[in-house]
Amino acid sequence: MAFKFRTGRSNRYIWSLTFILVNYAAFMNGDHNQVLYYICMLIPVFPPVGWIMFSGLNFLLYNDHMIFARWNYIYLPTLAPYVHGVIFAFLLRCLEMRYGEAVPGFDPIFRIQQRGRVPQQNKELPAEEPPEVQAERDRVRSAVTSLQQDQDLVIVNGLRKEYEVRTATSIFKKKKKLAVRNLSFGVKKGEVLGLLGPNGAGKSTTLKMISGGVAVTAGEVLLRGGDGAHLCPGALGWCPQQDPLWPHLTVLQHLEALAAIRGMGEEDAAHAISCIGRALDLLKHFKTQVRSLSAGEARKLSFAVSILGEPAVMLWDEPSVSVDPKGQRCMWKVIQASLRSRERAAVLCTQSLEEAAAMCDRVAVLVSGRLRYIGSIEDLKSKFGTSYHLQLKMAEVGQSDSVHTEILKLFPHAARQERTSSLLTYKIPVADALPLSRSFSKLEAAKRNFKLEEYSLSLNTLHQVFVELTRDAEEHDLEVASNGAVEQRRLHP
Ligand SMILES: Nc1ncnc2c1ncn2[C@@H]1O[C@H](COP(=O)(O)OP(=O)(O)OP(=O)(O)O)[C@@H](O)[C@H]1O
Repeated sequence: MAFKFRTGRSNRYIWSLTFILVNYAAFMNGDHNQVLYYICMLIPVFPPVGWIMFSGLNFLLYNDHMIFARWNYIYLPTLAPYVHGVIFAFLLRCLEMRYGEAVPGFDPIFRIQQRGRVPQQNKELPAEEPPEVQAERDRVRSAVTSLQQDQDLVIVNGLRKEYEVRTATSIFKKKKKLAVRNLSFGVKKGEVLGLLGPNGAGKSTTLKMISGGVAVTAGEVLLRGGDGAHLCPGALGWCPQQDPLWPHLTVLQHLEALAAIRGMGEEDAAHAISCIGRALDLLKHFKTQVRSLSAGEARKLSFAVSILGEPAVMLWDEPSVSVDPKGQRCMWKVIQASLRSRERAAVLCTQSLEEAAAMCDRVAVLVSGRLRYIGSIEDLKSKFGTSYHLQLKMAEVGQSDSVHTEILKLFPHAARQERTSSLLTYKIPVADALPLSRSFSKLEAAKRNFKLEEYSLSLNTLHQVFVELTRDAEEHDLEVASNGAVEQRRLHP
């Protein structure tokens, strides 16, 4: 029931009540209808209810011989729950695998723990990497081997994560899914490292492995406090993608509980809670239960919980999603304030380039589980943003081939990036586009000759740089479609 009616909670109770009433009715009629009686034996509640009713009402009426003659009323209901136990444990496991919910390995009742695996060294040889990614890998390797990690509070060395996923055809067949390949980076003291990348790039998986929530397949994560001591994952400030909140506790109860867990004194906790509440505009919600908060308010609370008690390392997985622009600015101020002490470090996973540009000292761009860039935003722009972006909107459908030939005549090194029936997009190297006055007069002439609706020529924005950088390897290799709606070509900085 819970699997089918996961959103409407009240439905489950209505269905359960209906289930019990049907059982009761079936039991009352089962005495007269043997087939119905045996079918009802398959229903979990039926045998115990029947047994209780039978024993309560009828035991006194029958002698030993008669009880034995009515064995199906005694022995069958007694044995049935054991058989049900086996059948339904199997069924539950199948459903959990099918719907992706918690399996008994993490079940709070059965407490069957997965066998701990000792993570291995990552044996995969790094693929050809950009120089800055290679330099970071070398820096991390030398920091680990020389045991001089004074600079970095977080060290991720050759991290790899494989998930086992069931195939669609069978719940027993498993295949491996590589979420993170061979990741190496360090987060320095006083630094906010931004983790950027398209959906499914492996950002959350990386943060989960750093936090200890997900076991690593290979590689290692080293964490240190500002004082140089080894840091246990419990001492991290962690704001995961899904709000880790209790629906029936109020905002204040959350903050007080977390302050107590972090071992803060009463006065310190009260002071810190009121400061955070004020900074994130949460004071007015202190008495509100989490289930009554809006998505953005709950997100702010998750973020507040992650910074309470001044943890040395903070991990934030898209903390400002659903938060309004004013709330985002408040969050950014809090991030800046928390990193004022140079003894702390943070990893901020975000989809917002504006947020990354405002908050991060360096950014790491992940694509398909691999690091494609690590460094400052300024370097990223100067490395990949030194070209012009030309967009042409055609008035008539079907003239794209002739316009394309003309553009290649005007800008011989132009690389076509996108083509739809009415839109053409090019990347043009600076050398081809300068002087701009000449480029604009050429484009004006093309506009007249081909009756273009409009065109624009601009420097690559950070957004375009990011789109280009994160274009998947498979996309790069898309064949030039002769009549396809979209066409993309590999571009080089
Ligand atoms: N528990 C899981 N079991 C199987 N595959 C998983 C699991 N969690 C993540 N994945 C897969 O691993 C890959 C990386 O997922 P991850 O959540 O780390 O991506 P992400 O970069 O955080 O994406 P997003 O920006 O959408 O949050 C995805 O292809 C995802 O389908």
